[in-house]
Amino acid sequence: MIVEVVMGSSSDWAAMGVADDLLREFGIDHHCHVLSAHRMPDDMFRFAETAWDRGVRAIIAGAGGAAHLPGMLAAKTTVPVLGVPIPSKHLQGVDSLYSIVQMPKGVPVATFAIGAAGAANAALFAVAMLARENPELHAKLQAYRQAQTEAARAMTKDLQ
Ligand SMILES: Nc1c(C(=O)O)ncn1[C@@H]1O[C@H](COP(=O)(O)O)[C@@H](O)[C@H]1O
Repeated sequence: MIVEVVMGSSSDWAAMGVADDLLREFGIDHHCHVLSAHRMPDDMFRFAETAWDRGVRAIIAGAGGAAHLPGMLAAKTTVPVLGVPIPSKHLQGVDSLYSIVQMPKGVPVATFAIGAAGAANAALFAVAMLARENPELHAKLQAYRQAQTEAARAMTKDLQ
């Protein structure tokens, strides 16, 4: 897989499924699965340790609450990790955001917005990373942006 999409629990799918949809729309070879630093530490280590040699170009990792998954993956691989804070029940995902974004210097996780918007942007960011070497993908990304601009321009008529 060129992009791996991982999440701490199947309960994260409401947000993370949006990343899956977008990667599918752009035709990116990817795989979505549950992987938890807390509940499956050995699996998580194995996954991270082999990621580079498996040719993975980006890992999109979603987690909620004490969201250690993205950071622990980043600690174990040099493949870029894109972290998505999942909305949590009691703290609405602010806990997830802080857990993911406040990495110590030297172990970066690119951190996105809380929830589905963050998952979408992580997928689009991965597409942008891949587009430099893939002109067809770049054209698709530009078309996506253009369609978004046209949709936004058309919104004014809804204001009555
Ligand atoms: N943050 C983590 C990790 C981790 O970081 O390893 N593993 C699971 N979780 C999170 O726990 C929340 C509740 O999970 P359950 O709904 O399964 O109880 C989920 O948002 C998941 O990402």
